Order: sequence, then C-alpha cells, then structure tokens
Amino acid sequence: MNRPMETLDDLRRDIDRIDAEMHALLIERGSIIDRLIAVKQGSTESGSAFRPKREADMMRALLARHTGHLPLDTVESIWRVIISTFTYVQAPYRVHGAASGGAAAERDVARFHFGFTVPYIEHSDAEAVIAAVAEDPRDLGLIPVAADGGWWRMLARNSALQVIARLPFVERPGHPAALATFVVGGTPAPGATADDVRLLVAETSGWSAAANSMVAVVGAEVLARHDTAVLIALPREIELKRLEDGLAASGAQLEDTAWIGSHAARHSVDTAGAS
Ligand SMILES: O=C(O)C(=O)C[C@]1(C(=O)O)C=C[C@@H](O)C=C1
Repeated sequence: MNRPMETLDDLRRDIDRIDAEMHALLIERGSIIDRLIAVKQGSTESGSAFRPKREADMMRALLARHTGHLPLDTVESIWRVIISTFTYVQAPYRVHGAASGGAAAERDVARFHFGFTVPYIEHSDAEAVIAAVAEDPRDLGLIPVAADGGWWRMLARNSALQVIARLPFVERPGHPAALATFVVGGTPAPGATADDVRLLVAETSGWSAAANSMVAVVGAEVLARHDTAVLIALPREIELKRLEDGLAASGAQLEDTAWIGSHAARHSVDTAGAS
C-alpha cells in the first residue's frame, strides 16, 4: 500500500523540529564559552581568543565531510560566523580592512569570515590598517596578499605585530570571498598559529630576474618587492640557508632578514562551492 503523500504541514513540522535541535545545539556550544575563557586564562594563553591554526583545521574538516544539497559556500559561511562570533564573545575584537584593495571585496572577506557581530572598520590603505591594529593588538587587520606599497616592511620593524593567518582557509573555484588576504594581529598565544608557510622580509642586493626564478626553484615564492626589499613565502621545510645559497648562486644577497609571521599551508579543493 502506498504511503499517504506528505503534506506541506508535515514537512514544516520536520523543519521546525530540526531548527529547534540546531538552535539547542548552538546554545549548548555557547555554554562552553565560559569554560574556554577559564581554561585560556588558567594556562599561558592571553590576549586574543583567535586561534587560526585550529580554525584552518576545522574549516578543512568541515569542507571534507560536507555532502548533500546545501552549497559548500553556505556551510562554510555559517561556520565562519559561528566560530568568529565565539571568538568575539570570549574576547571582543574589531576587524580592520583596507579599501585600497577594493572596498567591496575586502568587506566581503571580512563579513564572510568574521560575520556581522564583529565590528568592521574600513581604512584607506594597508598602512592605516597596521596602525589601527598596533593601537589595539587584540584587533585583527585584513590586508590583501597583493596589496602594494611595501606595508610588510612595517611589520619587519614592529615585532609586536605579525601575519597570523591567510584567508580563505580553503581555496576553491568561485569562492564567494576569494580575495587572498593576510590576517595581521598582535603576538599570538603559543601554538595558536600554523607555521607551514613562514613569511620573510629582507633587504636585497644584486637582485635580478634570475634571483626571482631561483626563489621558485628552491620552492619558495616572491610575494612582493618594494624598492630593494622583498617579501618571500617560505614553506617550513625549506631552510633559510637553502634559499640564501640558491640566491648567492644567482648573484643576489638577502640582508636584514626579519620573519613577519606564518600561516597554514594553502589548501584547495576543486569542488565549486555554489553547487
Ligand atoms: O578552540 C578554541 O580555542 C576556541 O576558542 C573555540 C573556537 C570555536 O568556536 O570553535 C573559537 C575561536 C578559535 O579561534 C577557535 C575555535
């Protein structure tokens, strides 16, 4: 015998039940916040509650286990809002972004990754973002990886600030907040940041196209150049000495080297997020 067809009321009852369960789970998740605060205060941890290494791992796991009708973009953005708001409730912070990389794109990055509860403040350029975070190192600054102007030299001179993450945590075709962005923050708690990729600033002498190619041959990446300075992304497994030796063979030298932060290895999936 055929089952009688479900009515719209039946389906809405199901949706109401699931919504109530999800809400109850969110309330239960929220009840952990006081314990998180207590544990973090009771250990060596202090300052910002942002733990980018943990978040990169969580976002990868979320996207890996996702299945079903709901687009990946939706699931990722829901969890970004949950996690960022939990960070905010533990210790309030603001996010600063630069309009110079495209105000709308930067705002999208901020809202997608940090939601609407965390205040977003727009500045003219990367230098102004760094100045704002220097004033309150519990805040986070967003700077496009491709931003020009040599902003990273400011971090080389200020050891209290560093790059602590790179967004998006999981890259994919058509990501709704795709603008590659560094997150700048105050000195992170021990173990809070990933160091799969370390960022090196150096003055250079004898730099040439051959030096640029050599950086790639060694397995690193020149992210930017400004006057005689260079910003290089160096995977953890590549020793600085190897880079220096390779560059010496191309006639270039690194001087006044400074590490300005690190982030998790870039991770891509080829699934489009909207389907
Ligand atoms: O795991 C932590 O340290 C938390 O504070 C929890 C949590 C989360 O909501 O899952 C929030 C902030 C951190 O950046 C990472 C994760």
